[in-house]
Parts: sequence; C-alpha cells; structure tokens
Amino acid sequence: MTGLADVSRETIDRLKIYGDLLQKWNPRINLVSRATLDHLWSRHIEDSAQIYDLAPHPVAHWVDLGSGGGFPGLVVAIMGAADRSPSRTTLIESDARKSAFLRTVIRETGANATVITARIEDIPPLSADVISARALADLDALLTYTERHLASGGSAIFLKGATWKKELSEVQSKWKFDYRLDKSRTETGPVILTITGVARA
Ligand SMILES: C[S@@+](CC[C@H](N)C(=O)[O-])C[C@H]1O[C@@H](n2cnc3c(N)ncnc32)[C@H](O)[C@@H]1O
Repeated sequence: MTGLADVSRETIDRLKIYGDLLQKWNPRINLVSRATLDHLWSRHIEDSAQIYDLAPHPVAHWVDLGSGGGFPGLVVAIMGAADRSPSRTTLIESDARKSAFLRTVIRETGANATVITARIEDIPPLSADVISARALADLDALLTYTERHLASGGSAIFLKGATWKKELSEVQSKWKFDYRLDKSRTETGPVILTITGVARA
C-alpha cells in the first residue's frame, strides 16, 4: 500500500466522514491549527497514512500517544479496517474534549479503536506492538513512553520535525536503540523515525 493511492472506496468514504467531523468541531476545540485546516487532506490525513505504510504488518495492537484530533492513530485505525491490521488501536489523549471528538469519529466511522483519556505516564503498560506519535514531545520523552508501553520486539514510529538530528544526538548517551530514517513524503524537512530495541544505555 502506498499512502492513500490504493485504498478502497470505503476507506476513503470513512476518511471523508472523519474530515467533515473535524471541520465541524475544529472551531470549538482547535484540533488542528486553523492555518492547516484548508490542507487537511495533505497536512494531516496523508501525513498519517504514510506512517501506516511503514509499520510491520500485520499488527495486533497499535497505540497512538497524544492523539489530539486523531493523527496519526485514527487514520491508521480507519485504514486498517479492511485487512484487520492493526486488529485494534488504542488512542491516548489527556484532553477530555479531544477524547470526546475521537469517540464521535470512531462511532461514525465504525473504526476499531478505543480512547483512553489519561496521561501516558499514568497508564499501566499497554504492551503495544506498534507505538506512534506526532507533534507530542522530544525524543527523550518519547523513548520514556516507549519503554513503558511497547512490547519487546515492537516498533515505535515517530514523525519528527526540523530538530530531529539534534534530538537524536542528545539521546545517544542515555538510550540504546536501532532506528531507520525515512523522509516524509508529504513535506520537505520532517522525517519518520522507526525505532526498535529500546533500552537504557
Ligand atoms: C500538539 S498535539 C498533537 C496531536 C496529534 N498527534 C497531531 O499530530 O495532530 C499533542 C496532544 O497530546 C496531548 N498530550 C500531551 N501530553 C500528553 C500526555 N502526557 N498524555 C496524554 N496526552 C498528552 C495533548 O492534549 C495534545 O492533544
């Protein structure tokens, strides 16, 4: 699968339902910045779809950290419905109003996802097969969350902005891990880090 190029009509229809709900709710709870709302499909939906493609499918349990308006986790859950990969998705979001939005989209699209309204660091370990996060925290914090919630042998997939090189060098003395770097297909500058084998150095 390459992004949204070859997903089913049904998946596109569900993503449109999601997009319409986001347009409706955004003025009230600011799920994405107003400047990016006009480019919802490329800036948020396709950006999330490329993360789906990088995961080692089939995936049993996918956990998205700090989901906000649902990127990338809810796009992943909708894309995965056809192949049951992931077979289930958990979205963690501490904000109650954003969680209510996520639950509404799940109900309206029939996505197989669950929302936990809590702080990532307060939840018992989830033993995820894949963890994802976008625009949540620096790499050191993301690795701390990963250590808690990723099953051994799992992969963490992070979309990182311009500071990715600095963040990678800063964590070298504290953490051991393997990583693969992919350039974002939707924007120049950001990268996608796929991290395995996380342990404290
Ligand atoms: C900048 S937004 C990014 C949202 C989404 N991932 C995206 O890329 O559009 C970060 C989100 O993470 C949530 N968040 C931040 N720290 C968190 C924590 N420790 N536990 C759970 N959610 C958290 C915030 O409420 C916010 O919705």
